Amino acid sequence: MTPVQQTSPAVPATAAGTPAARGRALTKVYGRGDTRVTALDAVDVDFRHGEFTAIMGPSGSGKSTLMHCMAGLDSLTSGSAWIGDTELSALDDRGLTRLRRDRIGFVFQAFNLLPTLTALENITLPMDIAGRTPDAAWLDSVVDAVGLRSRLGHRPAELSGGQQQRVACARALAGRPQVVFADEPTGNLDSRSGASVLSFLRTSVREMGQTVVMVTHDPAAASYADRVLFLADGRIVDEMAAPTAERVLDRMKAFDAAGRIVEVG
Ligand SMILES: Nc1ncnc2c1ncn2[C@@H]1O[C@H](COP(=O)(O)OP(=O)(O)OP(=O)(O)O)[C@@H](O)[C@H]1O
Repeated sequence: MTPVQQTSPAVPATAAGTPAARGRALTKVYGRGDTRVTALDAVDVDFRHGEFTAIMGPSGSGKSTLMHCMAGLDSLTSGSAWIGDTELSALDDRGLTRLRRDRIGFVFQAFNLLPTLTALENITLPMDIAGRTPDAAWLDSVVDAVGLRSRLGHRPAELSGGQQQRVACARALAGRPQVVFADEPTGNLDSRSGASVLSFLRTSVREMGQTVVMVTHDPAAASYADRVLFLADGRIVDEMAAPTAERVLDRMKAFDAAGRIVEVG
């Protein structure tokens, strides 16, 4: 992967001190009566600028719900979520659409590229829709960091899965969003392609000042992050700084098959 040239970080000067995103008493209840599920149970969370956070936990622990509520893709039952200093519940549908388009980058497990567009056209599509002109120097450093300079004219079908996901990552970063939310970005990739996508996400944080929040089931993927938050039963039950795959795996073993916390040792 080509080293990136130093570019001014994505953190706006006025935002120093304010987390890139934060949630307070985040609560999400699905269904009612017998089918009632508390997917998020009064979660408080901060995502600091220039930090790479992985969210882990057993199936059904609330990882996707947390990400969707923080990214304005799903509404909360109660509590508040902010992107920078914008509270999501204060926005109407149009405001939310604009916030997602202009201030958040998304990377999903299924790469979600448009098949008829080239890699470069896919990368700049959100900005084209928004009528924004890409910052040429920034776009250049994103394309170099993602290692796709020679593939920019190719359509998704002419790219490997790993290359397609790197296009999706470049698309997420091209507009210099305040936060990138990645939901299982390596779920469809072999380990080598996954490693190149994760290296890129880490580079975007370390060298480009981006803020990345990633849901993953994979301890090796989580080890690329600066910290790991562990969810169980809709609550954050633990946090690990400077994770290694081994320590994350050990921590995950402390959840029983039903996803609840068990004593280890
Ligand atoms: N639309 C929905 N309607 C009803 N219940 C839902 C809905 N979405 C999620 N849930 C429930 O909320 C809980 C949390 O789900 P969520 O998808 O956030 O978990 P997760 O940790 O992302 O799981 P996984 O690792 O399996 O993707 C689960 O019990 C799930 O069944």
